[in-house]
Amino acid sequence: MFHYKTGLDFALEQDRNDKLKAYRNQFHIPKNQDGSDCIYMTGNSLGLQPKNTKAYVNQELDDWAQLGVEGHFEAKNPWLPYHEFLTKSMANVVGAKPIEVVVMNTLTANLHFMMVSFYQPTKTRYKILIESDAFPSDKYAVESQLRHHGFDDKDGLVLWKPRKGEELLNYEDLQTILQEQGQEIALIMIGGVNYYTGQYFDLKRITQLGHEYGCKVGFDCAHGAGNVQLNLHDSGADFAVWCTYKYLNSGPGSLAGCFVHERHAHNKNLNRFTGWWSHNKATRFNMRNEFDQLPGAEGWQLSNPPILSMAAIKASLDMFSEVGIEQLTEKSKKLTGYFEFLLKQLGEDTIRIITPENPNERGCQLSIQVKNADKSLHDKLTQAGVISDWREPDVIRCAPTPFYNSFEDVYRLAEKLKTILNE
Ligand SMILES: Cc1ncc(COP(=O)(O)O)c(C=O)c1O
Ligand SMILES: Nc1ccccc1C(=O)C[C@H](N)C(=O)O
Repeated sequence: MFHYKTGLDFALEQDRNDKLKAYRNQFHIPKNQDGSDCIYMTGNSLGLQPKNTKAYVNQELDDWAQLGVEGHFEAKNPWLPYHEFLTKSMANVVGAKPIEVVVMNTLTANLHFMMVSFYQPTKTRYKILIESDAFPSDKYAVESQLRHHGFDDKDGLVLWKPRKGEELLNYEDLQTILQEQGQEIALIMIGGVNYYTGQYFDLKRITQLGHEYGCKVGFDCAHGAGNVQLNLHDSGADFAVWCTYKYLNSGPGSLAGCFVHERHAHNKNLNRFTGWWSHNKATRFNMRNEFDQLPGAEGWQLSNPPILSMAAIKASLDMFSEVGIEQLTEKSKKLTGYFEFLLKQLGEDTIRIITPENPNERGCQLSIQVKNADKSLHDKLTQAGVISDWREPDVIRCAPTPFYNSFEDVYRLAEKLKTILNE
């Protein structure tokens, strides 16, 4: 447990002692009109740009300008194997083995490709279980998979719901659903960290439960990657997908990550969609071969990837490799705990935090409900230089990220909230 204090001095002292303090200056922080830094609390939506990114992208633009097609082989970072330059550091970020990880496509696309392999319904086992407040894209994706296989999406979708009057999900309720319908559920697909409440699920527990009932288990880790220690390999999950534009700071709409557990690495019987990038690298360019599938997560690639986007991912992952997810989450727990402490000072009747209190059951995001508030509260915060996120009906999400947010940011945010609430 940390001992927090009120007052700006405490925040400034924490910043001075912060081992990661130098990193804030390695990001572009959006500015207010008067030139001061905004209080940026939306790393859970779009992470900030590392100052290095431009040089990484320019390297590829320059090589393309000078080399044309030869850049595939002759560029400083040859384009043909470019995705391989990302694999090890991405695997470290999500706690996986390199053979289990690949960067490809975009998030919802990867979710569909994973379901092509891991959602293999039969007449009797065809349902998909998701959390009731799943991110809409995930819900739409699984509904369309149900329809694609000829099932009714209302009958086929099983929702894990919070209890009446609660927001967070309870594992006993998941167990009850599985006891009742486990034999009918083909796939469990959960957001590893829920986008709305910020609840970080116990991936291993869910996977073990699901596997006990014969279900496949996958996670959307969009809000987990770069935010919490996911330990995907140890979780035993069949697959996971995530994006790189949130906590992985790789730019709007950048390419996504994909994890396939090692035990599936050499399984050539799994149904999948393929393209030339799923084919053996050694003979890919012979062009007329029989299909020879690459082992591991790489074998799920289809196309040659956009190098410019990958360059931005490399810029960011190089920073993650330097710092390590362990140090980041250590600071994160302290920073978010401090934020929680300051919010509680504002009065627990006025402000309710719906995110779990246990630091092991959340990442950096706190989802806050303010009594009788509507969107005007969020608008006032915006006017005061705070970039946060409003989610209907009444939740403000704030994500102080350890790479670039300071204790002072959190202090100033709480002060601004106090001022607005007292108006
Ligand atoms: C949990 C989750 N799933 C899906 C998406 C959408 O992903 P994309 O538009 O990158 O496919 C997001 C964020 O945009 C998300 O947070
Ligand atoms: N990619 C975006 C494009 C436009 C607006 C928002 C997004 C988000 O990523 C939202 C994010 N999934 C969230 O949980 O807030």
